[in-house]
Amino acid sequence: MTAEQCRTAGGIGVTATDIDGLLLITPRPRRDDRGWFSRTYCAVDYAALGLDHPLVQENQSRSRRGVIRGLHVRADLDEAKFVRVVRGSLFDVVVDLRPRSRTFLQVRTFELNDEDPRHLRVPPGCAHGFQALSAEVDVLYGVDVPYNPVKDVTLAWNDPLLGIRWPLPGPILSERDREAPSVSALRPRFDDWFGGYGPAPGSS
Ligand SMILES: Cc1cn([C@H]2C[C@H](O)[C@@H](COP(=O)(O)OP(=O)(O)O[C@H]3O[C@@H](C)C(=O)[C@@H](O)[C@H]3O)O2)c(=O)[nH]c1=O
Repeated sequence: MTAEQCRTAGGIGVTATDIDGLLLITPRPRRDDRGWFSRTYCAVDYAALGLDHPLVQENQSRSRRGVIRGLHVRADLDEAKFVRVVRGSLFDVVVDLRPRSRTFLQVRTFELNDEDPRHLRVPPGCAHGFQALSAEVDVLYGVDVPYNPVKDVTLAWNDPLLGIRWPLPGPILSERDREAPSVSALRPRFDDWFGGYGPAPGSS
């Protein structure tokens, strides 16, 4: 990952990646003899950083070692997701599905854990998934639109086209994720879902 830009507001740092809208968010904890204190979300700081999406829902999942969740994406350009690990460690994956993005179908991976307080902002039009590396992992993720099961799409975690090198063998999966379609099977829908991203075809 190439860090292209870093900015800060309040106690929060944001580093852009080479996938447009995919951000690494680094809270700066205030440490003292008791331990530390950190804002995990602040509407004012986020707005100052250009992240003016109010969170409308926060979710928590617990996964045991080896579990893979994903790859999931909302079938429109409405949802950004803020992901952080509050217990344990995981291997996190983001795939750009926006046909007009210069990083279309590229994969980026991160290790997130409860020691290093990095959060990820996953932009609309990018699929997200992870594999639990520790005995148990608790993930919190906030979204800026309400959940809509009709729009909740899953893509095959093991699609050779993506070539994701998941760290642990024999993953534990939900039935939905086990039966997820390939990228090629869903590709005809991407223009409808994510075609609104980026410059119009033919424009310079
Ligand atoms: C996401 C969600 C799920 N559910 C329900 C649906 C289902 O019965 C149960 C578990 O949902 P899932 O199996 O989809 O959970 P999970 O596989 O953990 O889904 C999550 O995966 C990670 C990778 C993401 O990025 C998230 O956006 C989300 O898609 O909870 C809700 O009621 N509200 C919600 O907001």
